[in-house]
Amino acid sequence: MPNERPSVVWLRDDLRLADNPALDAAVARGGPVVVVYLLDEVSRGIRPLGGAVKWWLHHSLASLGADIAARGGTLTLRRGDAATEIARIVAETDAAAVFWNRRYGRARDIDAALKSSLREAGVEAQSFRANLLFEPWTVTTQEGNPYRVFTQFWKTCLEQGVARDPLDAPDSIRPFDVRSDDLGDWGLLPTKPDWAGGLREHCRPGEDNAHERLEGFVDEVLESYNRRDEPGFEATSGLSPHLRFGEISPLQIWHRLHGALGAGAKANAAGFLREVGWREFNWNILYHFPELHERNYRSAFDAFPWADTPEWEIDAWRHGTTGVPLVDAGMRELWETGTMHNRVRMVTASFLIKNLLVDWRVGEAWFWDTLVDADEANNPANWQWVAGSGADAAPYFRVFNPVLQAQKFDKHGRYIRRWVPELEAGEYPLEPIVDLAQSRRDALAAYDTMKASTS
Ligand SMILES: Cc1cc2nc3c(=O)[nH]c(=O)nc-3n(C[C@H](O)[C@H](O)[C@H](O)COP(=O)(O)OP(=O)(O)OC[C@H]3O[C@@H](n4cnc5c(N)ncnc54)[C@H](O)[C@@H]3O)c2cc1C
Repeated sequence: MPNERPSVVWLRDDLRLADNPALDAAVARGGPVVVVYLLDEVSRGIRPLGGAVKWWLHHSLASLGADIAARGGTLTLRRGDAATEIARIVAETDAAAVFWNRRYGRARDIDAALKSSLREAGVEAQSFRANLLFEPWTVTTQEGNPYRVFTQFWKTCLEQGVARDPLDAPDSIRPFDVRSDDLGDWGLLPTKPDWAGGLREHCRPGEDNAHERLEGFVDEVLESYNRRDEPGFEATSGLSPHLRFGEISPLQIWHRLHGALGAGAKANAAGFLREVGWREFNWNILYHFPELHERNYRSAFDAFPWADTPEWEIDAWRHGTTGVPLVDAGMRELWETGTMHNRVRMVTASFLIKNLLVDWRVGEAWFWDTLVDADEANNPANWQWVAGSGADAAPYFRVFNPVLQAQKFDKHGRYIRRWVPELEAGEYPLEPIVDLAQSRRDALAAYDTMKASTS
């Protein structure tokens, strides 16, 4: 019998069966397939997962396990450092091949080392492009350097075009009997206290739900995407956590957006794909600058004179009690639902960084722990964008005024009323924790100090 030695598919942030090149290669090779998810919190270069993301991961794995079982296979769960565990699984199963889809942050060093050691041991090891539309090393300036400006980056991407069609999910997966952890034993769900009630209400992890969301978005919401800046109006896709976990691929989204669309949706398709392009841009930045969540992309900001802001003010920001309605609304939405509207993410981040003069890394860490879409590239890149220290960032002196932002983007107060209901009852503080005008002046003065010290 040919190919009876199994193949291992090592899943990471690609928790899907369709358009999964690594899985496709394993099934095409013939023979049994060991589909593995490895919870690696210990290897060098791995950033420990935040709480909200762990919650999503648990449910996404449960859903994927059921989908694999429906095709005759099993999902094997293991925990530990990747190099040791993958080598152990290969030895236990006498696997002839290991396939995975590429990662682009620091963890790619782990993958490169493993690929070499597997090959040296005579095991086939292959990696694939699955989670980005464009491999970071293929989109460069004419001089071969990474782009620092999004518009030029995205123009080059669009000129390259997207090469292949999405792959179908395999009809069946031949199982292989190998020891697996029990998902419940991993403790990914919060218990004491169980703070995940809001997530259970608002989030629907899993591949099928990702596609349902895409279809619902394309059919009913995309035609209003030009109103994507209004937080009180449903105009965006809500696909970010699905993309974060690879429950849907950007290629599937790309192809759906190039398929049959109504006239209103068609008018907004390029604008929507441009946002998906920002995701590509941020991963491209991370690929070239893997310390993105730790270091300023623009080193001039290393000299920024952050204030010694009292902890209670930062806590007021975290818990939505700053006395600034739009900021409080956003931070409460985040705590309750694990997500926050993009415009409000910018406003709340600007408030922390500029009005409270707190280092962007403090806010990035809070979002990392509380967002269900918290992502190694998008989170730090966007925080650095707001801070002014990132690639193609908003200039530091652009301080979002949360009062004017609310007047412009939440004109009828729908969003604020939803998350700050006590405002109408007159039980909301009259004074914000900082004076917005004075703190803006202080922020600009701090920026001038940084410039003077680096010029
Ligand atoms: C301070 C801050 C932190 C952020 N942290 C994250 C994060 O951890 N993970 C994350 O996915 N996004 C992050 N974003 C970007 C953006 O807010 C979310 O991607 C967006 O709100 C998700 O909602 P959606 O899926 O409905 O977006 P849509 O408008 O429907 O956009 C479609 C997809 O495009 C991508 N996208 C949209 N806007 C951006 C953007 N500004 N940067 C990069 N990709 C984008 C996302 O993958 C999104 O799902 C952050 C933004 C800010 C300002």
